[in-house]
Amino acid sequence: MSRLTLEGVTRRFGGLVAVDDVSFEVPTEGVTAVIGPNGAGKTTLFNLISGALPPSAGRIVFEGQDITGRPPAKIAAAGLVRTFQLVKLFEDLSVLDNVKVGCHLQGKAGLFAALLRPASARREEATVEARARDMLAFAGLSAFADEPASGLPYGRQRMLELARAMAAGPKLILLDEPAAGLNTEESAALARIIRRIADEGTSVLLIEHDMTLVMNTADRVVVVDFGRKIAQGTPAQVRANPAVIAAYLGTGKPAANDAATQEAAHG
Ligand SMILES: Nc1ncnc2c1ncn2[C@@H]1O[C@H](COP(=O)(O)OP(=O)(O)OP(=O)(O)O)[C@@H](O)[C@H]1O
Repeated sequence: MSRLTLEGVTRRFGGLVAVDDVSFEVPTEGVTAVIGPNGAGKTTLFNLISGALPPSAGRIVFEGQDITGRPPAKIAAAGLVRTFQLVKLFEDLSVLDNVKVGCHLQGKAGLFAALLRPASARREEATVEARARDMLAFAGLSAFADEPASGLPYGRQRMLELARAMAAGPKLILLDEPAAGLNTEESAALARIIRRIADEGTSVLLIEHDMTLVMNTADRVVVVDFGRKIAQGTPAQVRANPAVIAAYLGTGKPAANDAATQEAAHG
């Protein structure tokens, strides 16, 4: 079954076609990766899906509903959340409070209810606290719950961003280069967390330059180049696809094996 469907999605910036007639489906199960050389249009694609930018043409359907051009908050409330290429945390808040902010995305009690503190809002607060602590445990951050987010080392800040996004209980999570800046060990831990997120029923769509992570986590891969989709399939299929190899060769680097593909993807 399809969680997300893109039909002929296009985005122009003046004369530049950053995303050009792209169609693909993100199935409910598993991890889907979007790869492509620098400037291929991956981040623009995420901006279109999450509502940060309206498409110039095409349709985006999430859970059977047309979400094309809807505001980002509405799309997030429907269960489609994203993380960013650069970490965006509330630095002055504690690690736990950062995750609670994510939980409130799915909370029912509005501002007035929370201010008046009727029983339902208090119950919700307790649920939020419990869920936030669960998410911290999930991301291996329980020991840092009361520390300011700004005090965490970079790798843990990325995990915190992931925990916060998951706290909203999303049906689909968009991860923009989650392994950027992580060392090998952190990257391996991230791969395990991504697999677990998918196994627990949240569909994952990720942009990633780290080919080891893509090969280890993705069930299917969509390849874009100059805004167009040039291939899709299993990681092994796309790696052997001549159009994909040519796209990476076009950046002046070889793509004949794992290490070389990773090199090329870094462009
Ligand atoms: N707001 C904008 N205005 C004008 N051009 C833009 C804008 N955003 C992106 N572009 C252009 O669209 C193209 C695709 O950019 P995009 O950032 O989506 O690529 P990418 O695949 O995410 O690249 P990278 O891997 O380097 O992050 C690039 O040529 C970029 O310069």
